[in-house]
Amino acid sequence: AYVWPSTQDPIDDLLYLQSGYIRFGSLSDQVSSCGFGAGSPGIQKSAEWVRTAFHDAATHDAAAGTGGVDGSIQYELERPENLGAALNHTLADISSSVNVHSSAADLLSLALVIAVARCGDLEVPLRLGRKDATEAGIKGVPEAHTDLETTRNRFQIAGFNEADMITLVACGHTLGGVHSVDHPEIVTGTVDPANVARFDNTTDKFDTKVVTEYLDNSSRNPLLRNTNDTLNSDKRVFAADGNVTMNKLADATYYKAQCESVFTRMLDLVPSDVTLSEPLQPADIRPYITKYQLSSNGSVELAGRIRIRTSPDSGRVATDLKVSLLPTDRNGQSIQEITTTAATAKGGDSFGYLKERFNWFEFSKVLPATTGLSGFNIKLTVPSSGLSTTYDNAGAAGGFALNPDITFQQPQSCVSFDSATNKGTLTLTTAISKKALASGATPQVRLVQRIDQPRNFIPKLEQQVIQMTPAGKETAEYVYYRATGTVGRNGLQTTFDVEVGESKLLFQETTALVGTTCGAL
Ligand code: HEM
Repeated sequence: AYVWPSTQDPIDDLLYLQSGYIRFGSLSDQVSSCGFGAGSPGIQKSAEWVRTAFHDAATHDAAAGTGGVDGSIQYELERPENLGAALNHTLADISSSVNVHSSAADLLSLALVIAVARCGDLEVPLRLGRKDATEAGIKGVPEAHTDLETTRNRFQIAGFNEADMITLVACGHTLGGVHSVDHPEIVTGTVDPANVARFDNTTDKFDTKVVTEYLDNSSRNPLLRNTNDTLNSDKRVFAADGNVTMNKLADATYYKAQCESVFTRMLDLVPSDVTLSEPLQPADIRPYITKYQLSSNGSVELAGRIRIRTSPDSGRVATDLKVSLLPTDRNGQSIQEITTTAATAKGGDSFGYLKERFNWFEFSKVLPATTGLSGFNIKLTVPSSGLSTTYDNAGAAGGFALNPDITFQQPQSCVSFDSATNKGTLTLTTAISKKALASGATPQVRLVQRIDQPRNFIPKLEQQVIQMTPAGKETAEYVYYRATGTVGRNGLQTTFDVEVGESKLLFQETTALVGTTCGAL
């Protein structure tokens, strides 16, 4: 069961909150339609994302336990087998979502899942936990001129038999096509970004046309129709078993199920030191804390929203639901219930992958600092039946636990950018309880530096520990501490942890600080 907070939260947001009131559309907006190409001629983002995942996966060695979906593609772009802007585009598309919990490899997998859901309602379970390679892997992605034996062998090493190989190519080549700018030897006509030879006649639909047009000989697929047979890789692959597999794939229901299956297996090709999670499921009940800080008069402010899954199979009806927080003080004693209000802006709900639906219940509360907060449970009541259920974060210690000893003081924190030096300055302010300081530990910030890599959109993530110093203000319970860090332009939006000995405030984001000035303490 889901336990909050989870390292999977950022990817859950990208997958399940694609539209509606609270949305994380930075990835899914880029395939707002299956044919979308960001206004660039000849570009189809959904196709690029599918192709990129394949090119990362294709060099897996099942026996050796190496390669696969490990993000090594970012170091392999110069190879002829990875020709074309698609791979670099995809890395740029996922770049801003890379963080300590979301590897490029997981995000490449997510991109494929979002793309094929958008283009053909495919359901590809997304397991997470991939690690990013730090250097290039082996070569071997098949090219148009690669002979059948070598291609079959490459798929075999990755763990796919001949039927799997045919299926993977038939599922991959239903979107997009071959670009004349990269392959003038394959595409007839002018060499122009807009001149793309499509694999089938429904290029922006994930459907069987690539198969049926091949079987009935109406196909214009450039990897079947080339006058130079050496370049007809699809022709060789599709006919490899005398069309047995292709004949089966002509059935739309079978095709969809097979594509879901081979894509799932393709994304699960990972090096042997990676253990993938169970397939991601949307959290049923999940809090989002938007404010947890000391106010200028020393009291504790808590605000946020509770996300409740209200998809039809949840059995919940958003209009027949009351949600409240049952908080505990810093000593673990229950304190007064915090009520929430159902959000109504933009319908008050959000939607995402597999048409999952969520409703939002918002709260804002000021508590005396002497009471503090160590966490809460969440109570759902159905007014029409009077029944209520309390959720305790799957039994985790403290329920939905908050740290009563460390708050991130967002209003007194800021990020500025100096274009002369091309550097950003991050000023992070926190309030640390005197109780935690009594341990003698020096408060420190563990800041994630997003370091630009040459000719690579994916930043390298490095952690830097910065000692915090007293900021010059204290209240009866807390002392304000401050840290200053220098980051590149790419690091303005990053994450950090605050640590006071064993006490930690994890995975805080700086995104909201960009372009702000630090308020007075
Ligand atoms: C024998 C194996 C394969 C060969 C030789 C091959 C070859 C090619 C070639 C030459 C292109 C044109 C690239 C360009 O001009 O931009 C292409 C595009 C593409 N391939 Fe493959 N491919 C193979 C397998 C696969 C597989 C297994 C998948 C997915 C699972 C896949 C997905 C795609 C997609 C989606 C495109 C279109 C990209 C776009 O429109 O930007 N390919 N492939």
